[in-house]
Amino acid sequence: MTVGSGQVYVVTGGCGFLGSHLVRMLLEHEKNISEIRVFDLHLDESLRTLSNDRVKVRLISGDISRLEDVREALRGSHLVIHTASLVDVWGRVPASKITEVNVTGTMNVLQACKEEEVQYLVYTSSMEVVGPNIHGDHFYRGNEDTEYRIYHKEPYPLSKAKAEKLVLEANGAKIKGGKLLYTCSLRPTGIYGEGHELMKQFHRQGLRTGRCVFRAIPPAIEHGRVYVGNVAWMHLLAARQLQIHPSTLGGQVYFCYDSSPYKSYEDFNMEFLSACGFKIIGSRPLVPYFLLYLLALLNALMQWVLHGFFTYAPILNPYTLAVASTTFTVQTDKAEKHFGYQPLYAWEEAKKRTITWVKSLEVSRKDLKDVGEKGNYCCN
Ligand SMILES: NC(=O)C1=CN([C@@H]2O[C@H](COP(=O)(O)OP(=O)(O)OC[C@H]3O[C@@H](n4cnc5c(N)ncnc54)[C@H](O)[C@@H]3O)[C@@H](O)[C@H]2O)C=CC1
Ligand SMILES: CC(C)[C@@H](O)CC[C@@H](C)[C@H]1CC[C@H]2[C@@H]3[C@H](O)CC4=CC(=O)CC[C@]4(C)[C@H]3CC[C@]12C
Repeated sequence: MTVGSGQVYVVTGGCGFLGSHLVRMLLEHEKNISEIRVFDLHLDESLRTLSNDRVKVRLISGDISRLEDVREALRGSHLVIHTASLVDVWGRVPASKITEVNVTGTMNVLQACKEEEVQYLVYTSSMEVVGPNIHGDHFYRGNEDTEYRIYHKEPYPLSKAKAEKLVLEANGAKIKGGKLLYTCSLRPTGIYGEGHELMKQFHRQGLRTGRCVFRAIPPAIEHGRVYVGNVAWMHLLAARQLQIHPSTLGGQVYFCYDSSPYKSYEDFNMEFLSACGFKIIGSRPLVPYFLLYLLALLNALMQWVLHGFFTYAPILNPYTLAVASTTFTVQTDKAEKHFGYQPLYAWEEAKKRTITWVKSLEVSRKDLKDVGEKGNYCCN
């Protein structure tokens, strides 16, 4: 549907880390829209103030796992960018809830597209639909066609893989009014940037250890990372080109990455944390892998014992250790060839923006005094 001179886009999960950057990206760079519907379970009222005289930002509170909520949000819209998801590999929420949101929620979006005559859907998938698997099979500079032993047992990657399959299978389906539905799926690697909750956790944790990060993963293990602004940019381009060349993009998957350096997860985080005086201790892991794995197992046991009394969900568990310990990097030009994707932000700009944000955590932390910070650096 076109409102006035522009189209109506729906961004599910639009108040999230990626979603909020995506809303801002659409406002700044997409001239063909007149309304952005931000559909989310947890609304961020600050997004409402982003409306301008050309584009209205409309916040819609709803649950993706309720078909009626989704149908109402999509009614009269032109295109959906579906980023809403429970992103949990720490056991914070039950597996059933992850499935309900990530799989049933995606089924509802597809159903609503068909019933509300929405022809275009861009799905935010994940590198996790491919790997890394828990067998330690490295995926080194792989692309969308690279053979890989995909093995999912954890709720999150399983749900993303199931959802992506549903999205791709729906491409070309007849929708109400006799039109066809066109879908594509973007697979970001580990997203970083302003507002990344996990980075906030690493920062908080580091303050408690005197700004020291104790190396746990061999530096040679590389993990693909991508700046949130480039993920948003790729979604905008895919949404635009899916409408112009549906037969090219329809039913396709695209890895989403940029020129961020290939590094171990810890070394990559230090690109930002070191700007706040953090130091990584050890040129190689300080403890042998088997001890780390025992600690991860202990965390999993503690989570099981405390289940029902307290949600114990530390960063380190057998799954996150396996993922962090297995190289997963991508190198592909499929998105460039199909829809002209080139990162909007170079690495230096992405780094600068992220450092500025991490530094703001220092200023805004009300409990800085609680951790006895005041210049208490372990490695002076
Ligand atoms: N964070 C990362 O490193 C990566 C994330 N992704 C994908 O990117 C997308 C966005 O992820 P993030 O921004 O990191 O997560 P996020 O948790 O910041 O954002 C997800 C949004 O979905 C909303 N949501 C959750 N349950 C909902 C429900 N039942 N109904 C409506 N809205 C609901 C949340 O309120 C939140 O605003 C997800 O689909 C995720 O799988 C893919 C690759 C990497
Ligand atoms: C404690 C140390 C071993 C530390 O290095 C652990 C890091 C670990 C928490 C992260 C390492 C790799 C991350 C995942 C990866 O970026 C792929 C992802 C894709 C998504 O769609 C969601 C997030 C994640 C699963 C991401 C989660 C955090 C890591 C496991």
